[in-house]
Amino acid sequence: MTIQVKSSKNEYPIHIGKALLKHLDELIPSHYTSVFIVADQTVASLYLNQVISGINRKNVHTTVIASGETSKSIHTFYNLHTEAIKAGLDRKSLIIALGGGMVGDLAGFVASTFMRGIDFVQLPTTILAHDSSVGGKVAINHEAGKNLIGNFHSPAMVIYDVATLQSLPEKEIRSGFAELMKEAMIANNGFYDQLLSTKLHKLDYSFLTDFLTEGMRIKAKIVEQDEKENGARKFLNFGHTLGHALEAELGYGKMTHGEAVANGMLFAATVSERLYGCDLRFKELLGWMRQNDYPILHENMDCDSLLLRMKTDKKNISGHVQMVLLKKNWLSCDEGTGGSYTLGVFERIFGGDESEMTRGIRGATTVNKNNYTEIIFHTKELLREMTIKNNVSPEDISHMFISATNDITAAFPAKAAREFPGWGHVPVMCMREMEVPGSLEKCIRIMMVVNTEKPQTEMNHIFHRDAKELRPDLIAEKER
Ligand SMILES: O=C(O)C(=O)C[C@@H](O)[C@H](O)[C@H](O)COP(=O)(O)O
Ligand SMILES: [Zn+2]
Repeated sequence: MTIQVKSSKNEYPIHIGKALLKHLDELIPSHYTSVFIVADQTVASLYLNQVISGINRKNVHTTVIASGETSKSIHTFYNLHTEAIKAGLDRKSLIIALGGGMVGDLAGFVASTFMRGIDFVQLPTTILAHDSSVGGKVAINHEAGKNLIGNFHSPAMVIYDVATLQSLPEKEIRSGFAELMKEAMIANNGFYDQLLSTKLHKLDYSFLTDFLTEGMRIKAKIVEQDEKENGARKFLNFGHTLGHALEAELGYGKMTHGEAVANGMLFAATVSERLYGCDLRFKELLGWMRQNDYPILHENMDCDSLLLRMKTDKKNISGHVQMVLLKKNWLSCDEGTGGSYTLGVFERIFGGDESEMTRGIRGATTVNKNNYTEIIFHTKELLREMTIKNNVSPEDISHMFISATNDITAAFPAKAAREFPGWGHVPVMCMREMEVPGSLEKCIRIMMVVNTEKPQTEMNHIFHRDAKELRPDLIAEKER
């Protein structure tokens, strides 16, 4: 199976199939003056000899680097240049990246800078690398952030021998499937259903090639449309803003790239659902991750420092976090306008579900006359103070009941809530208050039920105007 990808510089094939390493000589053009293979220790011990004999050429040089994300550094990058110079590579030489995403990104970046750029071929050997080997993003990490030093440099070819995927550790399978899941969520087709029903412990390898082909097709289509990430390609960063922050925060290599991205996707999916009211099937995604043993972050995470990391992501503009959210088109969430909202969601997800509960906030006010303007004005005044004093945003409100005494008929007080921006999705219900002889007249009472981690004693109940007489105990308590 071959997929062709058009880039601004070239058109390159992605060959996917079994035992392709044996046919490298037929697949890789013979005009290169020399070949420089970069592999990490783990992959080299498994496949380097096979690749050397598959290429079957004279000027073949090899270099083996330490396994793990820490090799994606300026130090290894420089050493590889030194090795390439010593091996006598020229501008007509070829670099081969044999391995996972780390080797592909690193060797690709060396190829993009060696003598101002030479060809390179990707030989991915992990599931994750189905994603990173396509599209020409090459980079190394800076300690301040992932892939901060990099380039766009399309490969001359991708040769994906799926036989190399048979013995991957579970962590690596999870890592790769997170990126497949990302592509499936972006494509929004039946692929998402298929993946959600896939059990990684019992992975059926006969389906794997089809999954990878589908993932690479989705990716190829996007990068052809937008090679330099000015538009549609941003979709491919779904889950990566928090994902990259997690990788850096925990220390590169502690959590695989895909595992971190999976947590990032959970976060981005829930923010997308809450902001846009779309259904990305967050709960099913979370269930699938739990079932397949993805590490899911919770109370140990320091939300503030993660947010700081997110603020140094290279996609940010003027210090504002740009995070990909899914709706129908990619959208960005600007930290400047959505920061506290976003951080609230973030803490809720990773702060552990158990600590959160719903609590009620009471409020009441009165009107002088049964008149539309007065009802709306005083209800708004009350709602405003209830939300400010309790630091509540509309998305924190589970639901709200508003009662009015029998003498209020000129307007539904709930209308006041609808006039606040962002309150469109807050469920509100108006009702009649019990008629008890001698009770307060022209009174509007509110019960706002909010999701919160605060203890009951910290809820601030608000009583305005004549309604202050309803709960003098609470008012006195706050004044003490
Ligand atoms: O190819 C892309 O575009 C992607 O964003 C794919 C990502 O899965 C991949 O991890 C990529 O290397 C991240 O790029 P970055 O620009 O966010 O560093
Ligand atoms: Zn990625």
